[in-house]
Amino acid sequence: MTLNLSGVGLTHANGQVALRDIDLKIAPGERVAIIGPSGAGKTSLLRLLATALQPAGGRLEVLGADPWRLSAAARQKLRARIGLIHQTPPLPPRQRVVTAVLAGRLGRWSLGKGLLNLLHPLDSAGAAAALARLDLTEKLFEHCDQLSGGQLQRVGIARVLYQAPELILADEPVSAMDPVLAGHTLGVLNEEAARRGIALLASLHAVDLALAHFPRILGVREGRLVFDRPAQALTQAELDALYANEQLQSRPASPPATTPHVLHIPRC
Ligand SMILES: Nc1ncnc2c1ncn2[C@@H]1O[C@H](COP(=O)(O)OP(=O)(O)OP(=O)(O)O)[C@@H](O)[C@H]1O
Repeated sequence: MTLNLSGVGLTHANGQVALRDIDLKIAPGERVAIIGPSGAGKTSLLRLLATALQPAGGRLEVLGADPWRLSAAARQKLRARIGLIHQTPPLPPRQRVVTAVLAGRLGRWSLGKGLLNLLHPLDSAGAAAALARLDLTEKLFEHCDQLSGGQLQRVGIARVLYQAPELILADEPVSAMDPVLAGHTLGVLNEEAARRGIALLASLHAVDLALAHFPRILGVREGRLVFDRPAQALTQAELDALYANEQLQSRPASPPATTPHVLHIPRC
């Protein structure tokens, strides 16, 4: 199993309980979307799986190991096998795109090689090839602060493609992209996971994208896994219940909409 969780909970440092009693198994090659309302716990779950956060209880196995029983050095090695895509990639503004992409392999390089790469990109062709898959080759030598939000997200994804990890975790990876680009980019990520036989987990607010690109869907609400279903089996009632917002519904009615409500897929 790539991921194996049993009764896992997570409490943030301020005492906020973010995840409760999560049972989940994900096999190599599975492609899974995580959906759910704002504050449900999607990012917390991905950070827990990336071993950035420690569970408060339960059993957690990532790529065959319990990360929190490993030494700090071994945990660092485990992290180098996981590709984490952030909604807003934490890239230094003045860093060149080529360097940012090549940093995907920093965890596997010696300190010397990593430093050398900062001074002179060691594999520009490799970085260009990763960017080409996302139609961004022309930005290879630009600085990260010269890019749009959607372009930055694609740099973060190219970095993980270059890393070639054994598991990809993506937190809202296409939130800053237009619908066509978002669809293309999710296609690239899915193709990468399928071709290499690795698991891909992505949180998405756009339920239509989740259903179109991922065979398996996890619904998270108030820190709990409320469903774990094949995309094709999901019902409108399950989606409505996942996104039901009692607080908003109890407010005074909003002015009448000028356009009829035609979208049945919830978006946040
Ligand atoms: N670093 C943190 N410290 C304390 N509480 C946090 C922290 N990060 C998240 N939380 C809380 O944990 C809960 C889950 O948050 P999380 O960010 O995982 O939700 P989410 O489903 O990703 O939301 P969104 O879709 O809005 O990004 C929320 O109640 C949130 O306020």
